[in-house]
Amino acid sequence: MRLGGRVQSLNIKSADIQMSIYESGDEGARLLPVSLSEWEERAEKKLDAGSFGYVHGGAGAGDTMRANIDAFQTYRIRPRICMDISNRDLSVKLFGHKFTAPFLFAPIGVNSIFHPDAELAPAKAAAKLGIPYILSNVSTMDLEKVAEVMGDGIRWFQLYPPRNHELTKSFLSRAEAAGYSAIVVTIDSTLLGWRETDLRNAYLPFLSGHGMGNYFSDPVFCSMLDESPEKNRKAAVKVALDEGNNICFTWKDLDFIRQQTKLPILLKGVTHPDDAIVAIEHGVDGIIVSNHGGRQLDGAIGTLEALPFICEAVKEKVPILMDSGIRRGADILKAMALGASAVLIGRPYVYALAVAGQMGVEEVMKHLFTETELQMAISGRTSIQELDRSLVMKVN
Ligand SMILES: Cc1cc2nc3c(=O)[nH]c(=O)nc-3n(C[C@H](O)[C@H](O)[C@H](O)COP(=O)(O)O)c2cc1C
Ligand SMILES: CCCCCCC(=O)C(=O)O
Repeated sequence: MRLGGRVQSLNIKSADIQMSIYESGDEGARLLPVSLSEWEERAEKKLDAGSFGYVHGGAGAGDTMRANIDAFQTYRIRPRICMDISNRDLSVKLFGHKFTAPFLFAPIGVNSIFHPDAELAPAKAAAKLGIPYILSNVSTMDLEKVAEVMGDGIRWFQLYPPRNHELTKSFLSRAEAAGYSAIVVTIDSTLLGWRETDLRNAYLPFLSGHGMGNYFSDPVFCSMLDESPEKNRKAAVKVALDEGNNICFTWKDLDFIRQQTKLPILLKGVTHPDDAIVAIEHGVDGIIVSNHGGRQLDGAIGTLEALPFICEAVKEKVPILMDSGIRRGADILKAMALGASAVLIGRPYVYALAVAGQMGVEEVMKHLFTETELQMAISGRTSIQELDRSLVMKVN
């Protein structure tokens, strides 16, 4: 099996990727999936019910999770023809860094329930491909270890803001020291949504110690415990869950975070235009339109439905990123056309991680890159800057 043999990192060429897949037929049928649904099926076979249910599930009846996907069907692309599409560029620049493509790895915690390499696998894939990696605060691997394997790969740190401000300061200064170049503050999950699959499976990964790397390696966190995490893991997990996500969080706490770091701050979990405006007044440098992949507030608006209203309110004052439901190149084009500066990829890379570790993650991201580049070109555009509102039409 040959996989992306001629593909150079940071110099991905869609034609090379397509050809490497066609040529892999020399050795019989391809062993790795091409389509996302097949990665998902294989992940389901490989993982135990609890771990698969954790990534696959949403909140409540799953209405918002479906709305995220369905929203992409309410827009259609209107291609232009007879354009010279020989030179194509999918790169974007954000906060002073150039990315290979207009997407990033969404922060996904507790990766050790999917693969023993946990966050190290997607982090290495990200660095290799020139795609930024957003490390979750509830990662199994601590943030310094992830930084080490990424070399100079672009990395951002996602913070669930702790109740204790000293702990917040400690996470932020560790992230700065380890070369993370932006902070993502996630604000839609101060309480865990009603996740019926996980409730049925009686499954919460943190209880068995997954996702505690950043907490257990933090000196301020350890000073809050009666005993070290090694001595009493159960007690340490309980403190991390109690302290780890500030249910009393208000804009004042965001001001506190703003004062602690000079790094760009992006607020993740915004779906209301009024919140986007207030967030900018409180000094954020970017907005991430997200409903957490439909895992939190069931019945909430799909993010592609929310995006145009937020862009209209923000008036290009700061970049707007979005996630939830991005599965294909067409989805990425539609989000960019409606005003996103970049999108975050969530579940798709987790399924590939579960099936084939770092190699799987690279495959999925390269396929997404290729599909996006081809789609952009076939719709008569050659760069991300050309993806404006005229590219799409609302159809229902
Ligand atoms: C298993 C899992 C774990 C997640 N962990 C985090 C996290 O630690 N921090 C965070 O901000 N978002 C987290 N998210 C939400 C993602 O960052 C992202 O918003 C969501 O996956 C996008 O939806 P999609 O997967 O349907 O594309 C998680 C999502 C999943 C599926
Ligand atoms: C108390 C918040 C924990 C969030 C856990 C990770 C996550 O974001 C998710 O499962 O979704």
